[in-house]
Amino acid sequence: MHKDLDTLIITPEEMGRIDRAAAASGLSGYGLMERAGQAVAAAALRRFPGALRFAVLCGPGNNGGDGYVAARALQEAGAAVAVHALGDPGSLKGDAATAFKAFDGTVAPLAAYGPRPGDVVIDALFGAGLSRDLPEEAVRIIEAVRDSVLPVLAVDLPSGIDGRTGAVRGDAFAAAATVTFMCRKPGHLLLPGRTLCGEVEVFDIGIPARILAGHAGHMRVNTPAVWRIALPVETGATHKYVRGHLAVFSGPATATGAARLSASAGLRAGAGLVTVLSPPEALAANAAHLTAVMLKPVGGPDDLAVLLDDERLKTFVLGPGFGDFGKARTYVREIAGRGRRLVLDADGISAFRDEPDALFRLFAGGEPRLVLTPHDGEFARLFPDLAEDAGLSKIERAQKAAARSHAAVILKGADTVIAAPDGRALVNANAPPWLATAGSGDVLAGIAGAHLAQGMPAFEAAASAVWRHGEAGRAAGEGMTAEDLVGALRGFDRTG
Ligand SMILES: NC(=O)C1=CN([C@@H]2O[C@H](COP(=O)(O)OP(=O)(O)OC[C@H]3O[C@@H](n4cnc5c(N)ncnc54)[C@H](O)[C@@H]3O)[C@@H](O)[C@H]2O)[C@H](O)CC1
Ligand SMILES: [K+]
Repeated sequence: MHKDLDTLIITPEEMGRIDRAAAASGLSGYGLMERAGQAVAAAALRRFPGALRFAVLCGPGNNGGDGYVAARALQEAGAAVAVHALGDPGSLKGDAATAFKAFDGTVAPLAAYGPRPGDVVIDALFGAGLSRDLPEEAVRIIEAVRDSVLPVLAVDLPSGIDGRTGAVRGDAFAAAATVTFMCRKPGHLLLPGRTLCGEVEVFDIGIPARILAGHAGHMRVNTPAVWRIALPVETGATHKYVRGHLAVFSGPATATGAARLSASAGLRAGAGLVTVLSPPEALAANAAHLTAVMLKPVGGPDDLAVLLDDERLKTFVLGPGFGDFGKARTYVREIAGRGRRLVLDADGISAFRDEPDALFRLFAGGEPRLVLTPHDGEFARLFPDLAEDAGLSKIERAQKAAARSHAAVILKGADTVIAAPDGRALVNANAPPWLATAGSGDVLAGIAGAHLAQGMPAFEAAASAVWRHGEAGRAAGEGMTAEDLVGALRGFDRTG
């Protein structure tokens, strides 16, 4: 697979344009379908050598066409095959009709399929073309297959998954594996689609990279290849101030741990210096637990103003355990007004729930200086209309939010999306489930702060933070705590 295509994510709509462009360039559409179906058959034989029978369920469009090609290839390989069609296969059009005619065997109605032990189901009902909830007939078969616990190999996408959003339309197969073509679609990466796809195989059916790239948007899987070029340069002469000074605001005496987690993550992630800015009454609590991280009292906006006279202090994290919404807004105004960079997390985000536009105005224009790290609940506070719009995918929600706020937005979850104001978006895929633990978000905010402090652009700082956070989670292993996560943070892999 072409290296650049590995990380590209293509929407079904873009894929349609790519198909048309491929046809216009003289590429045979049926040739693509033939290779797609052959790849499915090969995957079926490789993955399920013990199958007694392959039940190939074919839909009314080109996904069904892939199914007929696969059925023919499986039959030619000597496997037992039962083909069932949704609708009248005689009314298939174009390449799918060609594929159906080339299949030399009986085709029974979908409703006549009765799951048998030893069956492997090849789901070629709907793929990228799914445009509404599944018909009742398909839902009944999905239920029957689920009840009989048969393995499913999905063609392109498990039927019922919306390729653009990852949402379930009515019901969906839960596949053991999915064979898709050229590039992953959002539905392979966004929840719940991701978990229903099983293992995803991406097969190159021969659409030239230049056609794909010409019609693709700016969505990718979050990997180092995307942001490696923006990593801070390591030189022998690197000085601690060159590696940046990060300041993290602490909450009150009863809630100081979150800021310390952010601060220690920031130091570990590469900031040259990290200072916790603490309310005076919380100094003792913070001092008792800090060593390499420095500590300074900040009681109010006047203290902060004095601190900001030090030009080297360019980057802040505000939000973890912060508590005081009024003070949060005041500090954010001061930081923005003095041209500094900010990771706004947790309470820092909630502080602007009544006036999100005021926050966006503070950071409008110029090189993005703000990283927002909301989970879904916090996202709804800043972007209530986007959160409510059920028609948007998580990627689209994050893209619109980033454009509106002029911030790099990290929309957290098991399928974290990172978006830039210019439309670039990444879906993260390296986070283990146990990363969702108390304090995990504080650690992420600290890593993002460290990257900003080292001069990385906001989007790349955010994306690489999410990735390193995921890697640390994997290294720390199941049962880890947020402290373990900090300890498991590793340096950047600059190779490859
Ligand atoms: N370049 C590629 O990746 C290639 C992909 N191939 C395969 O083609 C399908 C997409 O085919 P398409 O005909 O566009 O869509 P579907 O087969 O998924 O849908 C068929 C058909 O059904 C109608 N429809 C949509 N939703 C419903 C519904 N809920 N109920 C009833 N009917 C519905 C809709 O109007 C469509 O016309 C892709 O997934 C690949 O598997 C090519 O084979 C090779 C090139
Ligand atoms: K399918």
